[in-house]
Amino acid sequence: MMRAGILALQGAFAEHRNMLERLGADCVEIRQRTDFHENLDALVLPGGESTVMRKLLTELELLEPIRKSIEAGMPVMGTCAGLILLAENVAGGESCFGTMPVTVRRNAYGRQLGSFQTVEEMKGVGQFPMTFIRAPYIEEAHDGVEVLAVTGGRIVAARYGSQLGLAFHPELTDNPDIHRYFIEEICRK
Ligand SMILES: NC(=O)CC[C@H](N)C(=O)O
Repeated sequence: MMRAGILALQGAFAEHRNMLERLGADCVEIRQRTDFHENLDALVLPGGESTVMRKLLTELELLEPIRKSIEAGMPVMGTCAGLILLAENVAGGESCFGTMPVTVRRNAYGRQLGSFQTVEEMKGVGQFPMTFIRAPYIEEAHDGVEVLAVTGGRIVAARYGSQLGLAFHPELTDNPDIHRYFIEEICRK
């Protein structure tokens, strides 16, 4: 059985847990340094507030061990704030793990469009209901990054090897297709 670690310092981690458990994965919530160990098969970085998560990751001395594991190939899915944590460059902000060669822009849709929903095609997944909440988008995807979904001309899903970054929140829908894609296409390959 797959064992996934879910960063549970803040944000929408419980919803990821529910979704992964529905798909048969075993989940461990990562709240402190000792929760993060090498026998995890995958990692999920939830939505929430990236500046708060970054601060806590640093204080709890989780930042470097997680960065090293991602660099060593541990499959990771980052949603919304989680995508910001993965990005190499954060326009107008600081990077955290910096393992995914993309530039993201935070709170990128302006106040009027702070939150919205749309249905869009995602490569490898199909039509998917995307929920955006004060979301970032990927402004630039560098070499080796595969763009998986675009909405309104903006990149909202991308993959770089075993790293999956999403600007929206698949865990807040009832649709498990992206979590299934992560397990089957990224974790099992
Ligand atoms: N829903 C979210 O995860 C929002 C992300 C948040 N705006 C940030 O910058 O971290």
